[in-house]
Amino acid sequence: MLNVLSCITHEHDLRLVALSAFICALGCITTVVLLSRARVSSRARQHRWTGFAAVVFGCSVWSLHFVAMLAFMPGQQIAYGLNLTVLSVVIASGGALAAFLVWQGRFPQPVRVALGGTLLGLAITGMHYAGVAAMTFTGFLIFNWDYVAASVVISIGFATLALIRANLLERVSRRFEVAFWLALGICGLHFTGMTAITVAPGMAELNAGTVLGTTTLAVVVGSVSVAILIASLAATFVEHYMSQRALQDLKRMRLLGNLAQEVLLIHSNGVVFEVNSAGERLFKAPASEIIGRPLLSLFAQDSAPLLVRRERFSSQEQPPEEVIFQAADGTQVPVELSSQSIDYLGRPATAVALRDLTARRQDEARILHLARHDALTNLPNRHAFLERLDIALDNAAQHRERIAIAYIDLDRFKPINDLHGHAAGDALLVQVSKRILAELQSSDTLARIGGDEFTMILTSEPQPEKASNVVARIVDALRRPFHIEGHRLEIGASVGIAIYPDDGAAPDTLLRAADVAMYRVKQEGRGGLRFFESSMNTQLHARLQLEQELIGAIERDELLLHYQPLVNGITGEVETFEALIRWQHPQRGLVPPAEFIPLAEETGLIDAIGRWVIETACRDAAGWEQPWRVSVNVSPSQFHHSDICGIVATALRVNQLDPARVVVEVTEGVLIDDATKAVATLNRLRDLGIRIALDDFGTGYSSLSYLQLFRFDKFKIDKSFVRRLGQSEDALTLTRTIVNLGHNLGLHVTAEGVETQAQLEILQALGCDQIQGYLVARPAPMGSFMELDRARTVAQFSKLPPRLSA
Ligand SMILES: Nc1nc2c(ncn2[C@@H]2O[C@@H]3COP(=O)(O)O[C@H]4[C@@H](O)[C@H](n5cnc6c(=O)[nH]c(N)nc65)O[C@@H]4COP(=O)(O)O[C@H]3[C@H]2O)c(=O)[nH]1
Repeated sequence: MLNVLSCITHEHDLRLVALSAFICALGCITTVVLLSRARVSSRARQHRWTGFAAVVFGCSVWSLHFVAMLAFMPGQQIAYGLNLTVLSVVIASGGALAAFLVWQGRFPQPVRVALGGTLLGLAITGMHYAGVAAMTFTGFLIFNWDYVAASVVISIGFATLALIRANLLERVSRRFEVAFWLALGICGLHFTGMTAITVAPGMAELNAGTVLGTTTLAVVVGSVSVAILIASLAATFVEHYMSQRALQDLKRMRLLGNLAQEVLLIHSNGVVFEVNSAGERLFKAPASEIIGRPLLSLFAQDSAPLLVRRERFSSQEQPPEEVIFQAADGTQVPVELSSQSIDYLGRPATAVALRDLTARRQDEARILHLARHDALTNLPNRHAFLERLDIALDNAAQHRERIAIAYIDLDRFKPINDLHGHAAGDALLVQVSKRILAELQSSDTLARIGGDEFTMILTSEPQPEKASNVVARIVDALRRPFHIEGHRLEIGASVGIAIYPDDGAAPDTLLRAADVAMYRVKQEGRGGLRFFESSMNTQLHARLQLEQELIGAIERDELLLHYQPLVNGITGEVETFEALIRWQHPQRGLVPPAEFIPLAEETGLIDAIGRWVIETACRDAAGWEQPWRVSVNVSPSQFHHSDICGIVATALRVNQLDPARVVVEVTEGVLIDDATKAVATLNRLRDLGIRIALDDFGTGYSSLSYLQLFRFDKFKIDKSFVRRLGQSEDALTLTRTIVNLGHNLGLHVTAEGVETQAQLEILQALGCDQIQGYLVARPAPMGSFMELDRARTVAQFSKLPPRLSA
């Protein structure tokens, strides 16, 4: 280093050294400006600007060299061989061109920089030593090869450094920096190279061919320097002009870009150099933090292969694709990416548009959730339940485990829904689901698959013990009263349970088994749980068969009516005959109504059967020798679904029957189902002139409120109360209360199911108006009552004068 400095200070004219350094610096800055212009130009123009930059650079190196040579050994008379002198400028410019093209090429960054830097360094070196070789003077040159090697290393090193730093030439400070490294490379090489030379006096052979004298050279170098100066001024002017235009274009594009809702990024060779404000919002950081970043760093790692592939085929049209954008704070955002190769401000680049898919994804998730969940309770629906059941069964099969499938049906839900309105019903269902969930573990599944039907998958071991405990707790929980809209509502639950694999392997089989078990609970009086038993299937099949057989029962004339008398509570005189249906089954014999009326209600067959009962009973009554009343049962579903008023009116008209001889018996279920509509229908029936009785009084749970809704002609105390008369003090108190209540409301009271003399006497003492029961007579074909032992019946009663009641 000291030797180099001493070479500069002792062996050179310092004024010319300073001039050479100035020319070199000017040339380097001009080169950098031209290179930066080349970078933002289209491919055709890029080559032109690059060529221009290479020529300016080559001339700068050349000028520096020869001005510095003029400054070297000012005492010596030196001439320069023309050929080598020209060759030296060709080496410098040609080498620089090769270096710049490599650096701008499509190789990976390290390759571009290393290869470009080496070529540029060699161009400077080649020019220098060709220039040295062109020297012609009296003496010899002795080379110190260490310095020669050092000069080569210096030129390649600084040239490479310059190209490394030339990645962001948009910044003015960076341009100066790059120009500085280039100039250092050139000057470093030249003066180290000159230090490597020792001039030995002596007679050397003069170069053959044309030579340039010092004066000629000075003129040429001066001309070249002036040319560099002009090129520099021109480049500065062009740059300024272009920058202004680019700035305006940029402003306009940024304005448009910022108006866009989509994120717009522009990158070149994978480095972002433009982003709009939507991009700042998505990235959650200012543009300054995005610009200069590798494009890939803005996306999740998984998205990198897709981005690389798109970039590779950027010239082809590609459909939008979904990738994951990664914001500055690490949050990942799904985006739809479209990209397009563009010429951005005269520079080849790729425009990337990103559409935030978060809202769309949320909408899709919401729609998917709605499609798989019950909107009211937010529980999985039937579809989702079946999917989960499939998975649960697969798991259970793999691990050889047992799981339980439960079917829950709420008791008394429909009446509550109808009486208190759907809002109350909905609120009740929500509370029900919460109570059930409170008893379940996170691994269990609860779904709502119908109005008041829920299903569960219980996966925790051991089964069936676990299911038994959990379901028992659920039944208890649902038995506790609910408080909704100021009402105290009591429901219950009937639950059937099936166990995998004991009761089946397929989802359908298991669900049906649980359903069958649940149905059994309903049959047994509701409010409890039953595990499936294979015998239940047999019963289910029997029930299905019965249903099939019932369909044609009317046409086959298999239905018939038995009658049971209702006698005066004081005299024992027959007042009314209640029509009670029977099914004369060809194989089963006489089937009681309890076995087929519920089935008929469920299947809708009750409409036809009920019509048949009314028509037959009216026809029978019209033919009786005495004007006894006839009483018919109308079930709730028949009451609501058929035109009961029309049917009764027609039967009365067809049979010329006095309406006062007909009693319609309904249960409070009729009122529960739709009180307003039911009361209207009851009033229309009353308008026909018939009587209306409330059957099974006392078995419901809010009978008193129903009595206020419609003024019945009478009510019938259910046989469950009568049966306990004489056995418990409570039954007596209750029956007395009911009878008094009826009388206070101005109603007649009938006691049904009277089997013993003791019961009769108590009921008589309580003032019951009418008696029905086996004690008087069992239901039987009407013919048998023609010979009814009137004397025996009447003898059981007191001899008080008869009172007519309904
Ligand atoms: N243990 C006992 N039972 C007595 C006594 N006295 C009468 N019974 C029975 O009590 C039931 C009275 O009818 P219900 O309460 O309306 O109860 C009826 C009624 O709800 C329904 N039903 C019968 N016929 C029809 C009909 O034509 N249409 C509709 N919708 N339902 C009917 O089937 C139910 C049962 O009818 P049945 O089996 O005929 O049963 C009859 C009758 O045989 C007694 O002293 N002891």
